[in-house]
Amino acid sequence: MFLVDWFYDILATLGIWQKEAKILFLGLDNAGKTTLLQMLKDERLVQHQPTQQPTSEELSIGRVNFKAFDLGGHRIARRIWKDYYTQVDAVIYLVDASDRERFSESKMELNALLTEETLYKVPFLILGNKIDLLKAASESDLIYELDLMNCTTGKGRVNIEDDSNVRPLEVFMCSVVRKMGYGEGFKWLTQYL
Ligand SMILES: Nc1nc2c(ncn2[C@@H]2O[C@H](COP(=O)(O)OP(=O)(O)OP(=O)(O)O)[C@@H](O)[C@H]2O)c(=O)[nH]1
Ligand SMILES: [Mg+2]
Repeated sequence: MFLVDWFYDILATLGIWQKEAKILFLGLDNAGKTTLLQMLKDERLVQHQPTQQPTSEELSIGRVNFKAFDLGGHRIARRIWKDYYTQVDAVIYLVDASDRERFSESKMELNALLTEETLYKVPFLILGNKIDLLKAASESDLIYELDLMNCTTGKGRVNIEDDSNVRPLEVFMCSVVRKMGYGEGFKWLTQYL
């Protein structure tokens, strides 16, 4: 396995084994989408205004070139999420794990995405962000609150048959400001891209 990874890494470096992926960053306002995207882009922690206009960034992680769309999460901004659903390779859905009052609102939006026909079978990486805050929910709490007990597909290398109806979905807890947790999430996600 190590040799195989090493081989692909070399090919990726040479630009031979690259994949293009369109990724949507979704989640309620204040979840941390823009902060994460900027962190991935240039390792910088920047304080952002709430996103009003959709923006996109190109970044590459390993052998995958991402075109990431950062869509605002406030109520009015959510109305245009659907304009971006075609040919999506993955959705990264952020939840502020410290904001328990909004879990049900977040669950509702997530559920709408999961039942959206155009996103059928699209892998979902769900990030429970802000675990640096004391009041942050635990992973199992969050899975329960978002009603995902029967949806997660496992964190290891999971083989999902092409013809199966299973959608890869996992929850990873993270803290963007502490630069922790999301790396594992991305690693998990890239196996499905
Ligand atoms: N404590 C803590 N705060 C965070 C973390 N990640 C983001 N934040 C803060 O959360 C707030 C919202 O972050 P944004 O990245 O602007 O949120 P967003 O999801 O882009 O919000 P919209 O653009 O309104 O949809 C900011 O004040 C961030 O600094 C984290 O890991 N821990
Ligand atoms: Mg934003």
